[in-house]
Amino acid sequence: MPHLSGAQYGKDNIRVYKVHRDEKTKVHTVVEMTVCVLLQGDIETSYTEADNSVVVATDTMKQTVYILAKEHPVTPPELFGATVAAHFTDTYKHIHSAQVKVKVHRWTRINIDGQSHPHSFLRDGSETRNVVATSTDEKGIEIRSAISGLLVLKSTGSAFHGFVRNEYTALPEVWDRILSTEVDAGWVWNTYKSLKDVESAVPEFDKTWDEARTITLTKFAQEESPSVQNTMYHMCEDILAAAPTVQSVEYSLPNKHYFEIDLSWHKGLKNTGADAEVYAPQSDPNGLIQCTVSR
Ligand SMILES: O=c1[nH]c(=O)c2[nH]c(=O)[nH]c2[nH]1
Repeated sequence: MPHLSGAQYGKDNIRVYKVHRDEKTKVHTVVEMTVCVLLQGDIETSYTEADNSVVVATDTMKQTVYILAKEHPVTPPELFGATVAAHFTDTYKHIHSAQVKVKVHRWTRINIDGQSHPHSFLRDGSETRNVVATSTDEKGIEIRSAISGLLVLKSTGSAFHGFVRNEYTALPEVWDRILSTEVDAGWVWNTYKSLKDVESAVPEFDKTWDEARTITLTKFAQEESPSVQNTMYHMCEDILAAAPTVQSVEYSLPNKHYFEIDLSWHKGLKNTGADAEVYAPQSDPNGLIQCTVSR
């Protein structure tokens, strides 16, 4: 007998922009985010018997996100995600789990002649700050925060040698290479019992995001990296040390390769090893190195 062994539904790609206008200073602060809401619960009959009486329309989810954005703070995203998730499990008895993903896009204040402009912003990169808040009847509110799409490169200070060598190995060992990656770093907070607990933790969210970003950039830039694996492990250790209420840290780092180009066929041009200056950036395939470090 076929049976429904899993079901969730919701609204994805809800785009929201909110402005705060300071009446006194005339300074505007803006937030732009993309939200996804996914619900689970006693919704089987909507699939199996066309029973729409259990369906909270996905359009209602979108309207709810707009209304909650109007009535509540949208920053930090951990608080807004938890507010939306708790709304769905609290409001609808038959909804037992609500997962809310919030992706915050960068709008950085424009500087004109050394002065922060009061109402003009620029998109300085495709990096986003991401949060997944999940409210469940039994567990409370689980939150994962993340940095995503932070593209970095170092032109030296990275090596890779001592790896397995056999008849399948073509890669030469290197003591000096280019290292580039697009950082995806996530950290999972100890579970909160209620929205009140999330509200009490609010000061930690921006602070930890800031620290995680600084740790990532500092370790990346300053460490003599023996491998992506070892460098990302050190980043995880530092974030766990900086944020006592974080239970685990995860990194997912693509290794964006830059290949040397042998140009010796052209008039004996030297462009390899210590003479390498012109490289060919590779779009694919790429290494993909991941880890989770728990307390
Ligand atoms: O830091 C690295 N880790 C690897 O596992 C690996 N594999 C590879 O081909 N290059 C690299 N670099």
